[in-house]
Amino acid sequence: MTTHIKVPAQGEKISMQSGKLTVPDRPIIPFVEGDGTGPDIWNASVRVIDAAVAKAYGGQRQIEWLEVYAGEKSVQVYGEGQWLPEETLTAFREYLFGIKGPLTTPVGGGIRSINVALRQELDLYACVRPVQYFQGVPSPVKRPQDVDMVIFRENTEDIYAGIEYRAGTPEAARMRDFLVGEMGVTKIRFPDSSSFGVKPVSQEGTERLVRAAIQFALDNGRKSVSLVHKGNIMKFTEGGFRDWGYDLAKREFGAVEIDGGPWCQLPNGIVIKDVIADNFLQQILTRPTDYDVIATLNLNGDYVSDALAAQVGGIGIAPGANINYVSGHAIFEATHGTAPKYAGKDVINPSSVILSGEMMLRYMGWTEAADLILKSLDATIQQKFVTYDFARSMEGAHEVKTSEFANKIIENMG
Ligand SMILES: NC(=O)C1=CN([C@@H]2O[C@H](COP(=O)(O)OP(=O)(O)OC[C@H]3O[C@@H](n4cnc5c(N)ncnc54)[C@H](OP(=O)(O)O)[C@@H]3O)[C@@H](O)[C@H]2O)C=CC1
Ligand SMILES: O=C(O)CCC(=O)C(=O)O
Ligand SMILES: [Mg+2]
Repeated sequence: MTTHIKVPAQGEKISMQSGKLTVPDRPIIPFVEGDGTGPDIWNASVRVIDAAVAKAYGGQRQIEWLEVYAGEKSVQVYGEGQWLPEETLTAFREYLFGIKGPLTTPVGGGIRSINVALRQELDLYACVRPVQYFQGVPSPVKRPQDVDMVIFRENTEDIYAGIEYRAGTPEAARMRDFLVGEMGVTKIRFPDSSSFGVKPVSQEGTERLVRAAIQFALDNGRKSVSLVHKGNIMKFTEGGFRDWGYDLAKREFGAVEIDGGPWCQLPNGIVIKDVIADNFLQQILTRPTDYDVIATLNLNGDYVSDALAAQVGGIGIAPGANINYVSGHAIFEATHGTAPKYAGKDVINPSSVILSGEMMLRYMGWTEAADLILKSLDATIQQKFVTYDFARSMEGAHEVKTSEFANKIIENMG
């Protein structure tokens, strides 16, 4: 395959040895611009990230960006059918870190999600999505400041494995025959016109995700870890997630049961508890202070991410990271999608990717630059310079374009 990637002349790779990251002063970091509003957002975000690094380290540190391709731009560059070229995967593998804009996934037919494929190919098993409130952001709830949670969403299993058979195909007929004929299943209501999906959830997959969530809670002085599941209905998949999660907390972290179980507590007081997903979705509205670190399965995590983001102002300000804590691989990306109706209009809110960059800098240990982003984003919102999404429900807002919002954040770095 032709090489379309132009590696910067300067810069070095980030690496990980014995669980410890080594970050050079000029790390090469691959990025994917993204589809739809991706270019608007990326062009604003990269300026903010670079400005924060320049300001914090006075030229001693600098990111060397390496453009890699996925999605629609990849098809333009590499040709038909090349949605996720091998050299993009190779770059993410080699350079350890990456950051990306959103990529389009068609509904029903067409290609399967490139976003999900990247997570699976690189085994980025934890999707980490912090949800915090920035003072002044308009919110649909009365006390958005009560929401301070970090979602750990399992990122490689569940129905996102993409094991599905479309109704009317020979594969669906074989699945039906296997289930009805060999497994004795009698509860498929309309067997001949059903599509089938398979939901793999494993002990290993659950344990590595819950381990990451508990470790995060320990490292960051959090109060509790809640296992969110629908184990009353899906007993062995979602129920398995809950049981394996509790077992791991006891076995590896010394948790002991409280009040007769199954809730338990770590020696330092962190509570490990569980909640059924539908109840959780109402309780995050009625009593958000009961929740802190959340560990959940892939689909629940997807729903919960957008729901919680809405409580603190919307998915325009919802960052995230896909991480493998063992290999060190990480791809940072917003929670939201391509928002195609705003593509090329320079109006969309870039905060989610800016804050994903902030997460990346913090993970690299470049905390001064990360802090600068948080401080100046906060100041910009308090000055009421905001994009359309916040402006539409903020009194006295100065509505600015995506690029102008980035300029204001950079100005506020001083
Ligand atoms: N990781 C990824 O790359 C993801 C990709 N996708 C893909 O994106 C495509 C579109 O998905 P869709 O379901 O429409 O969801 P989107 O998240 O793209 O957009 C839904 C709505 O959310 C609001 N929104 C999204 N991003 C922003 C932002 N940066 N600033 C302000 N508001 C924002 C807009 O609301 P309003 O209309 O009120 O202004 C928008 O219409 C699909 O192909 C989907 O598969 C989806 C999620 C994640
Ligand atoms: O891959 C997609 O298109 C959607 C993914 C998604 O919604 C998410 O990861 O939150
Ligand atoms: Mg989603």
